Amino acid sequence: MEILTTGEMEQADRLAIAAGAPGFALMLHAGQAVADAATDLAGQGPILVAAGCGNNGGDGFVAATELAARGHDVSVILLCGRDSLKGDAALAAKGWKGRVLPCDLSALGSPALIIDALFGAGLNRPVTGDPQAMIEAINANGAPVLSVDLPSGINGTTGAIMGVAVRATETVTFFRKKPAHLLLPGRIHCGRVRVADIGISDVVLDKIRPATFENIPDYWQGAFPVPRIDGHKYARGHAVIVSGDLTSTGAARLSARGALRAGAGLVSVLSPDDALGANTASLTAVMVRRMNGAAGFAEILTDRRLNACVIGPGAGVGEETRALVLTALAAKPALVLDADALTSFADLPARLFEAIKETGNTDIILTPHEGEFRRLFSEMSNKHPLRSKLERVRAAAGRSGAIVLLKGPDTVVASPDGRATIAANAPPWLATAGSGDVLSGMIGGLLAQGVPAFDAACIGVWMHGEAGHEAGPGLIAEDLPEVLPAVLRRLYDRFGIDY
Ligand SMILES: NC(=O)C1=CN([C@@H]2O[C@H](COP(=O)(O)OP(=O)(O)OC[C@H]3O[C@@H](n4cnc5c(N)ncnc54)[C@H](OP(=O)(O)O)[C@@H]3O)[C@@H](O)[C@H]2O)[C@@H](O)CC1
Ligand SMILES: [K+]
Repeated sequence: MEILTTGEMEQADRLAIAAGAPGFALMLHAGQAVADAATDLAGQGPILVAAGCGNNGGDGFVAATELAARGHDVSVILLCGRDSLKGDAALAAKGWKGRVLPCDLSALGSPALIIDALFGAGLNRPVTGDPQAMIEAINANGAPVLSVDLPSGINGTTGAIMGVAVRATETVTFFRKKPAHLLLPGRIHCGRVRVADIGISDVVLDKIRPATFENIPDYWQGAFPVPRIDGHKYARGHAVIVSGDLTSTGAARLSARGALRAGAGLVSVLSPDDALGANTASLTAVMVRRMNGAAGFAEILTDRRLNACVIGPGAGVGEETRALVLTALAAKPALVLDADALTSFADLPARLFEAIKETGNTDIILTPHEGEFRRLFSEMSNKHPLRSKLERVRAAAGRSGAIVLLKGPDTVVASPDGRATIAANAPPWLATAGSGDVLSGMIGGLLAQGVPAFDAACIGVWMHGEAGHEAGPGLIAEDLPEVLPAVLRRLYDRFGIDY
């Protein structure tokens, strides 16, 4: 599903109006959708609408009018004088025949539901003064809150809190989600998110050409790899995972198991001499192969059947790992660079990015967490602290020439071609030692099966989040590969694939 910035949403609005849908009709639909959600939340209790001075407030007036017509006890507080309302908002306020209470905090009372219609897409500066006091009072009131379009105080495009923001129980937005419904902290303030149809045709998307999508199976169904009945394990690729030395071999093994469970036909751990014993003693279906430094690695990679490679988990930071990365880049298998492979270039990012661009290989994925991202892309994180995660990751993909996957509760995957996805399905207990190692392996396993890098990254992130739910609280990284069959079975069912 497409995600629209507030600017793109305005464009959708203009295109719909140009195609014959009156602007006020859109507002009427929006207000009705809010009224429907409010009825579900408030039961028969009294409802308070806190309205702002723009069209978000206009939606609030339409909802108030509709709810009163349905027999609810409704009151409205308005941030400004009724006379100062303009356009559709003024029209919507005319339809409201009840009293409008002044912006007085004591007027909030003890309603069964507060409808937050203070600010939506038009929020353009930090919230201070009376609106700030109103938002704080709404949050302190204790009643459930239904936000119209966005929780007031949240920037729709970045998800940032502009000083202070409503904490909603539910948010009703229109036509498509905005980045703030998925990116933190916005998502936390939204509560449940409902997307309402307000009469804008999907045809407008042909003109807007959005490049951001929610990371859900519908988005990548076409790229999802399904083993063929007439296939064999060699047709499903051979992923290789580079192991660290004797002191750190577990990360590569976690990664390897993730690759195997994600469907790679064969998986090998490439092990330095000193770690051969540890690796062979604890692996069965995953093969182990001796690898002596970058020269040995280069020789192994001359076998083109080894078509996907993961470097980073437990690899160690320094010149040796840099050499392994540059060797893999030169050999051009599909490549995941994670953890220490990224940190090894923290002081020399340009060297990594140039090497990536020189290969012409488009199947390269960098999978940093926030700390690794900051080290590798210091110019993107530190000079623009107010840039959204989405914008930062897009800029990083453009700068590096690789797919960049920035992990977190709102993992963003971006491609140098501008496409990006945001995932919202990761449970908090997924943030645990070794979890990222399994993710890099799962993506390596998908790459081995020939899935294009951007899709492999998106599928890996989504399945990793689902595996987190499947394993549940108390999860440790070892659980993740073991619950992948259940996740895959549900996906097969969802896609209607026979098994
Ligand atoms: N697009 C669509 O398809 C549809 C859009 N719809 C609805 O319209 C909403 C967007 O409406 P909008 O553009 O009028 O902006 P909105 O959020 O009401 O805020 C603007 C007002 O807030 C003020 N203001 C801003 N920041 C402030 C601050 N920090 N502190 C104080 N004041 C501040 C600003 O004041 P000004 O900058 O003029 O001083 C202005 O008065 C959208 O979210 C959706 O609900 C639907 O009806 C259906 C179709
Ligand atoms: K709002």
